[in-house]
Amino acid sequence: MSIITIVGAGMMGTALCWPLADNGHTVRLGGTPLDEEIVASLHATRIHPKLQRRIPEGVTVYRAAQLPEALAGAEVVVSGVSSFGVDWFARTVGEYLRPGVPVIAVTKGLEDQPDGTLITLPEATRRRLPPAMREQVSLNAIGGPCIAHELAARRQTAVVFCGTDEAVLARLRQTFTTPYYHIWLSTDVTGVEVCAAMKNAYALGVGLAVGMMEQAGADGLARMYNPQAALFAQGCLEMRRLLEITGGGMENDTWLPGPGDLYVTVFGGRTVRLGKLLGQGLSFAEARQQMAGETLESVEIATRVARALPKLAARGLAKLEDFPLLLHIDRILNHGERVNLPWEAFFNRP
Ligand SMILES: NC(=O)C1=CN([C@@H]2O[C@H](COP(=O)(O)OP(=O)(O)OC[C@H]3O[C@@H](n4cnc5c(N)ncnc54)[C@H](OP(=O)(O)O)[C@@H]3O)[C@@H](O)[C@H]2O)C=CC1
Ligand SMILES: O=C(CO)COP(=O)(O)O
Repeated sequence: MSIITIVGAGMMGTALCWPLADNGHTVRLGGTPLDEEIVASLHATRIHPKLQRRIPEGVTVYRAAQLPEALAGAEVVVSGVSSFGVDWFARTVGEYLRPGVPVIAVTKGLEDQPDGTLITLPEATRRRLPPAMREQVSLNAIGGPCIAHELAARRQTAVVFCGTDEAVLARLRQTFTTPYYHIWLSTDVTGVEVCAAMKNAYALGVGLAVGMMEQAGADGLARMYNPQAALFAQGCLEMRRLLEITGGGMENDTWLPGPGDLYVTVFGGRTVRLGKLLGQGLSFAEARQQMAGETLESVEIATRVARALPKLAARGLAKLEDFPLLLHIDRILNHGERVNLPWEAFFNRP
């Protein structure tokens, strides 16, 4: 049994307490400076306010100020922060990481560089670690369809753990696997991470059609699954095109974090709620206001990749016409456009 420290007491970081506690590990859950209310609630009642569930017996909860204590002697460190917290994690938690202690992150996103190059979050984290740790710490990530509430309910869940060191991945799988948490391994970090990130952008895209259906009325005649299905397929196609650009594999390892996670994300959660509000006719500013305070990875990833694409196109590495759905989403989010899906631009590749 090992000592595992989870940094970030948001929904997904906390949900990992279940498989880890079920496996008999010593689990420490540490809040970020932004998690003070969650930590206070956990200390008072052991109920996580966002998951609305009592955390497993034996999990010890730490405030951000106690992170050095929470990380002392940890044998695995889990990053539960969102993409907005990657910088904080690398710079603050990085001080306490040790060679031989792997890190595994639930965070979904990519980072665009000034020249448009897209890098994975494990790589973005590595670049921000204290120099002495950059090549010493194994940085791994989780992709795949895993809604935090469902993992906390111990529903059958299959995910991909990705990283560059097969021995470390095997050790992580042994640490986390339970009869309900099934782990595939992949060394295709780019492939897994591009899909894990992009499915949030495309779930927002499918959500547009769900919102349009709701706006048309909930009766049987107003059912509109054709548009949703077409957007789902276009999302998968654009993900595949981004894999071609980024050099991620296009084989088995990306089905679960790509189409698999897109499927589950369309059925609930924050991303599809945002897409639905936009599909119902709200502007992004109005929809954002309705969802104030919620983590919206979809907005961040769509914005970052749409910002990168013209730069990649100028370098001859991408074609803008290959990403009509993503670029439409970006115009809605960042340029005040209302939903007006460019159907004729889909599925085309001259
Ligand atoms: N929810 C889910 O079912 C799943 C989520 N994920 C991914 O996991 C990641 C976390 O999501 P989730 O747990 O749902 O989100 P939450 O909003 O519940 O948690 C986000 C975590 O990141 C921290 N954080 C946010 N911004 C910063 C910052 N600037 N500096 C330091 N810490 C910060 C949080 O603090 P605070 O809570 O105060 O914002 C919190 O600990 C995301 O990348 C998401 O896509 C992956 C699989 C499933
Ligand atoms: O990343 C997620 C599921 O994979 C979280 O989904 P939402 O952000 O849409 O809630």
